Amino acid sequence: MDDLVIRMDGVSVRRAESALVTDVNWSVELDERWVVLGPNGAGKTTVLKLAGAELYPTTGTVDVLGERLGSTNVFELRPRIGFCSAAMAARMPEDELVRDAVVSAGYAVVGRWREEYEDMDTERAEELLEAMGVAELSGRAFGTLSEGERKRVLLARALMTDPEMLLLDEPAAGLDLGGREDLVARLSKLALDPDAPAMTLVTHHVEEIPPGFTHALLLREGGVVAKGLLDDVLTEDNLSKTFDQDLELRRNGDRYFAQRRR
Ligand SMILES: Nc1ncnc2c1ncn2[C@@H]1O[C@H](COP(=O)(O)OP(=O)(O)OP(=O)(O)O)[C@@H](O)[C@H]1O
Repeated sequence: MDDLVIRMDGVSVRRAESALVTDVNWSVELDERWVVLGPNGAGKTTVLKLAGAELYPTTGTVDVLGERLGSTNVFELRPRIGFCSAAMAARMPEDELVRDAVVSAGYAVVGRWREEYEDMDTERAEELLEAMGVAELSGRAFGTLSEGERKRVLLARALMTDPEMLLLDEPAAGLDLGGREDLVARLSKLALDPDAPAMTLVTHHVEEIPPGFTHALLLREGGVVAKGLLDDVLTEDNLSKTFDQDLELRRNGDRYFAQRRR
């Protein structure tokens, strides 16, 4: 139980007449790296928002980092979670300097940083930008960055607080082939680092699963199709059910590729 970073029991989320997710049972341990896979509208973002304490379940229980949603202060919980999404990118002011976009994540955590910590903080932000291969963008305005550059800066921001859990919503969406491959490699390095936080990555594409990811949750129409170890779960049968297509799945080393069977 101690090592559980996410635990969902019988979770449903409803809005008016529609069910966003229904009866989701899912748990994530500290050393696991999960990919949440499914078609548009399957409920992936809803599940990620629950895990990020950004949304409450209508029924069922959600425990995040040992805290039960509904009976904990989410404003204390959220800083322990690194969240990376297109919605977060959209909230970033266009004229925010890249280094400030990263550092500000740390300020939100502590609230009142003393002056002498400022240099240390900026140093950490610069180090994270360096690790993401975008150190030279530090003084640029966020609004001037390309999609791929934004994704890498947001990843650095998500890591700034040294979170206990990292949640990534379609981090490779909108990237060109080179950008996707670069990001997959960086995420793979992170996934293989035993000191990295627990990670959950939402995607539509098996090609975007970074080597080092260990588990998969397959969603369709708000329900769980399959979950468990990546090797057990990522089968042609499960993938075809998830995407409602007759799919052929290939594996090349530690990467996956899928296409419709002719
Ligand atoms: N506030 C809301 N009211 C009604 N329906 C909603 C609401 N928010 C989401 N939905 C619906 O719930 C379903 C699941 O949405 P969600 O964003 O979790 O899916 P997703 O798998 O992340 O999709 P995508 O891959 O397209 O981003 C969708 O059909 C969506 O239209």
